[in-house]
Amino acid sequence: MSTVAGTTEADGGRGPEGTAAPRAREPEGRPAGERPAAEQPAGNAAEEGPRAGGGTGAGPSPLRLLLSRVRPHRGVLVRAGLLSLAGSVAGLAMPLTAKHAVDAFAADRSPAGPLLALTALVLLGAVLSAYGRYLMSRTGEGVVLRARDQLVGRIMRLKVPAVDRLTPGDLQSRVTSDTNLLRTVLSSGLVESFNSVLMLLGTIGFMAYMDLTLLGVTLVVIVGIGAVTSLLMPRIQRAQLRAQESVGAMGAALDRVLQAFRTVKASGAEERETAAVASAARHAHDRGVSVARWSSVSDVTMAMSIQLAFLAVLGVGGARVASGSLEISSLIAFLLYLFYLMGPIGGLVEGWTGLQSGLAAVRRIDEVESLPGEPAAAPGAVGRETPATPFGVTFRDVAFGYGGERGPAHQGVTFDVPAGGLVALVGPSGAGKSTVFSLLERFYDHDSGTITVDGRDIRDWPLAELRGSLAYVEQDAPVLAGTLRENLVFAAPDAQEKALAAAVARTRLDTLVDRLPEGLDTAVGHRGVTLSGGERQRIAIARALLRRPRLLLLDEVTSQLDAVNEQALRDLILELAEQTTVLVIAHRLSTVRHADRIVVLEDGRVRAAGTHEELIEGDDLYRELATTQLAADTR
Ligand SMILES: Nc1ncnc2c1ncn2[C@@H]1O[C@H](COP(=O)(O)OP(=O)(O)OP(=O)(O)O)[C@@H](O)[C@H]1O
Repeated sequence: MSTVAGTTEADGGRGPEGTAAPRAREPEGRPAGERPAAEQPAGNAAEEGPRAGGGTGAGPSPLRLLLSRVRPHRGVLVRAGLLSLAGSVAGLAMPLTAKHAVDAFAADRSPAGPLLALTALVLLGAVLSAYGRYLMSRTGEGVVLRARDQLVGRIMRLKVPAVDRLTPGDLQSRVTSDTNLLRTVLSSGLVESFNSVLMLLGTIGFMAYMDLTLLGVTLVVIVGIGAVTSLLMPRIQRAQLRAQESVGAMGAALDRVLQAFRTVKASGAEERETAAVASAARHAHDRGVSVARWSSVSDVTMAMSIQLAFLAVLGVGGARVASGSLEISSLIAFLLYLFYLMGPIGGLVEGWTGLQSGLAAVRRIDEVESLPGEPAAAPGAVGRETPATPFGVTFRDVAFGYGGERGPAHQGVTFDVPAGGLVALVGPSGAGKSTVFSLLERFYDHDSGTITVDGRDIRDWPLAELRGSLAYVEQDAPVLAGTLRENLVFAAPDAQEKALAAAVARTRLDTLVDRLPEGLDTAVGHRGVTLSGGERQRIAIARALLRRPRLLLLDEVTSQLDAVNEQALRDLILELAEQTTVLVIAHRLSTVRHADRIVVLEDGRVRAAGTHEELIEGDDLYRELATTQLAADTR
């Protein structure tokens, strides 16, 4: 037996400091276990660290990020803006036409000419405007689609620790509602604002043509009130961001319940959880009300500024008409233009609000996009017809911690897995067994020590190639929504029908396939047939087999199987170990007693390694685990 005494001694010297201290020096905000791209060794050059210039911190401003999303569409947006502007311009001529009509009536002439010309202008404007709006909406849809594609692609490539920090509900709200807001910012934020500015200038031009004094009075009132209103803008901006954040938090609260729906019911916790989601909803409501409060104040103030300007113009203009220095028709036209100002000013306020919600959305989208990512996903289509040479694995003095309060999960772990054959990891709960698999799949990067796979440092492996050579059956054996066939070929989409049938037979899934109404094409998982834990485990194993891996990682794959299926799977594992390397984690020692080598982990350290007989003889913990289990099995 080879008890790994040296490992324990080495740990003693390093202890928790060996791992915890360097982690404490990690810059704030960087999740544990991640190193910036600059610190990555050459083999990892393809991996992405936090994207330079994320939306948070020192990166480009949200406005620049927003404009960069819109830039590819600027040609069509300008066209759309000009078309809808053309529609509005017809309106600008109306007060002037009204003046000419009044003058014509006063001089006993027919106003038919100007009225007909205006009617034609209005009809043409309506057609152009409708087409402009359609173009704008279509472009908006394109921007949203692109943003969603990009964001979902990014999420798929995020590193596991980055995803650990986000909740699915919050992520969903970023993919669905935040990207949706980009459409609003495009139409009301950019195009409407652009139109409003042009309309504003046009209206002011016509007003200047009518009377400069009255224009001066108007501008003093409106600009004065506008300056006061602008003080509210930062408040609205903050309220908008908080409102969007609280929608994400509400999604996260709901997600928590849905993830553990049966447990919630079985625990009689429906009311408590309903209250928790309701509280998040109330929070979102309060923040929505806060946005509404400040926005309505700013909207009303702008409307009020026009009304006050109207009164001032009426007073000054009336006096000038009385003194004979202004025609009554000019005063009427001026007052009409004054009300026309409402449109572009309202458009600017709306555009500004739309821009703020768009900026908040861009900030939230960019937060996800600037999280550390991996290179492109591993190719799924492995499906080799013949297994390639098996991989050996070594762990040398490996230290790793997930971060947080809990301390290191591995403290100087050292063991060997020879190429080909069966090696088992055993030990009490929390000893660090599953962490070995997470490090081998490089879901996390170890902090120190060396891991080699097939003789090559794991950090030097191109990630896609490494993962493409492994197959990993998780403890929970999740089944994806889809058909049974889709689930089986998930990791090897090009697998042949013959290989699929063989994997089904080897994992004793054929009885399940016969029982299902549409056989392999029956929908399973969410909204499909509900499967038992044992069936899910066997599906996960068949999926792994189809991949024909060079290293097969099995985490607790027999825990939910009945005695017959467990025996069959044990035989299958031994058979597989003749073709490839199988590393298995099992609490049930019956699964591992025939392993070529068993590694006993405890508190993140390897305490012993050897065959079943050697460990029964020489390791107290293993003997205790074996005896307790034997007693439980015979009870
Ligand atoms: N994603 C994670 N984030 C933070 N801590 C984690 C994470 N996964 C595991 N841990 C912690 O790391 C330690 C080792 O966990 P690991 O899952 O490797 O143990 P294990 O031996 O496989 O346990 P079990 O037999 O119960 O599955 C535990 O203290 C665990 O709580």
